[in-house]
Amino acid sequence: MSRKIPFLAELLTLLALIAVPFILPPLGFTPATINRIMIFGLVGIGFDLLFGYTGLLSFGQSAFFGTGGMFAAYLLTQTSFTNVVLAIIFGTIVAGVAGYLVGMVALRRTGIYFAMITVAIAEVFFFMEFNPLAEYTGGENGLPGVPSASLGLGFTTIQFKSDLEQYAFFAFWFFIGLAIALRMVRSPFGLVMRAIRENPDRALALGHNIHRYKLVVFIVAAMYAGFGGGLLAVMQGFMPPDAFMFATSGEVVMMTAIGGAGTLFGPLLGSATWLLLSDFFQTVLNLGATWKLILGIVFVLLVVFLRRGLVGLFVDIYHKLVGTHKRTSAPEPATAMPTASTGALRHKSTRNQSGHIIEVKGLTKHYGGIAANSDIDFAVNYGEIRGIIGPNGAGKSTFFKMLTCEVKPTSGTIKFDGRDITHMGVTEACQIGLTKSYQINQLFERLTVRQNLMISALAELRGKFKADLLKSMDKVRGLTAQVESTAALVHLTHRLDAQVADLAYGEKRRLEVGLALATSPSLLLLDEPLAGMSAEERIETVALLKSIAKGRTLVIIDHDMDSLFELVERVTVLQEGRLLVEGTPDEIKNNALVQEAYLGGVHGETQ
Ligand SMILES: Nc1ncnc2c1ncn2[C@@H]1O[C@H](COP(=O)(O)OP(=O)(O)OP(=O)(O)O)[C@@H](O)[C@H]1O
Repeated sequence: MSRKIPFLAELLTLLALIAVPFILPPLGFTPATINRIMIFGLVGIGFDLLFGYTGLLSFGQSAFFGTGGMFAAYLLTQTSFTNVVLAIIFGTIVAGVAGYLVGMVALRRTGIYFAMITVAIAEVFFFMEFNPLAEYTGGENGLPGVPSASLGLGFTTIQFKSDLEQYAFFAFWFFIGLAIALRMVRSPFGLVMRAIRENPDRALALGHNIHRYKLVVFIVAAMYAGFGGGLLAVMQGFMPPDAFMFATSGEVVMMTAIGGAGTLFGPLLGSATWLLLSDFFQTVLNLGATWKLILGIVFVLLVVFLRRGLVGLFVDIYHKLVGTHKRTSAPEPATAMPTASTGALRHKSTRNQSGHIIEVKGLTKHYGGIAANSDIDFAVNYGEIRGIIGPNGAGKSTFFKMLTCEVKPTSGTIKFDGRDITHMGVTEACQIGLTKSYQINQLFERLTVRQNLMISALAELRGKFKADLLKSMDKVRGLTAQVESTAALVHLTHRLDAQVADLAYGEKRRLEVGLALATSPSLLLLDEPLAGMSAEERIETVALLKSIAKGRTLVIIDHDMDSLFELVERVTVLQEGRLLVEGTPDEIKNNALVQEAYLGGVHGETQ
């Protein structure tokens, strides 16, 4: 891996911001447009953290933009408060509080329902500003008379009045906002944000309390919008009521889409393109009302043909020029797998060391009229390797889902390491040392193998939630060791920097097991770890499972009986949701009931 220059992005941004007043005006940008680009670029950074990094599409940014701006403008025009920067900061805090309250409601739902709630909330704020709160907000007149910013240095006061001074003020705050956001996306918190975007259910199952992460990002995005609102009031000397309009939210979404979501620089490029084009169509081409139509068509074309936005386009051009590819796609070496080293790979300590690590009584799950599991009694000892078999539809996966607390049982109890976990959530279960690898891979596809393993390890090392938004990843103690020893164990050391989407199927299956392992479980459930593998991959994976099993308790579901019987000490057979029989592999192979179940079932694989 090539060594990266620290703070390169910040340095280049600083240079670009210094160059802007010399480059953009000759290209037709007015001072007001340049300042608006800075403001929308900043609001867009907050939105990008929410949408581009965390996958939450919100149309509610206008509510916070208006709230922050209106609060600052109110302080500066209706009270004796005169400190402009402090007023903007107070507006930002109020926007953050509004973000907290809205987030508590909106984040109860996901996807399109979340987006629709934010639309409704933007409309509610717009109505509030115009009607019940008109006395404070000026209603349709807004709040005029907002002073320009100044900086008191004791012996003198700098006024930000001229075009260049105003630009310096806005560019400074844009830079601060960008530097904070860059730090945030490089932090452990930032990696969990991407995990939520890629696969929220897996992030939850790996032990992250994703609701709290989402809420914090929602508040941060609201604060960026609120700060931008305050800057707008200062720039215009007036807080316009239309800041609250839904169109403002729409513009932020469109600017980010044009520039490229998940890049932080995209919103700035997008706002520059959007604002320049709208100026150009209105003032240079004098298109009248048609400018919106033309701009709409340009937007559609840009989004359709530049799927990763302008930033994506520039990155592609850069890679073409220097002859590199963004993705690493090194082929898997045919031989010489690195030797698995379990040295640094820990597992959570248990309260007890002997007896049953897991004990299930009367476990039942009904889906409507279907009894997926009925009255199952089951127990596994500490350090045991147990196999579970059964024909298709026997209820094996449902049983695992209940054991890991992913699905609530209809009745029955589950005890893990001496405590009742029947009503526990999947996140908490993982945090106390119980997790599973999935039958169908549940990976973070657009991230690298290293990032995938880090996401897992972070849940173990930091707990289910930590607001370490500005912490450097290097400061998380034990992270590198945990990631590297897991990668060695699942034979993926040579693929650590490959994107998961580029992995071969067998590699993905091993990473699936690696994700579960990196949480350091004391009881690991493996749901069909050999599914879909070639004969060669199976041999390799069985060897891998043997090395994982040392010092750990495993329960493995698989249809490949030969491999499974080679691995496990005892086997539990399920049929039609019920426990059919339990015994050693030899007893199970020769059991007439089992043979009948399989001959009557789909596989007939016991021979
Ligand atoms: N979410 C669900 N909603 C309704 N029915 C379900 C649901 N999940 C499982 N079932 C039903 O419960 C029964 C058991 O399914 P389950 O997936 O647990 O079986 P399995 O033994 O894991 O099967 P396979 O070996 O094919 O993976 C099936 O009849 C299935 O259709």
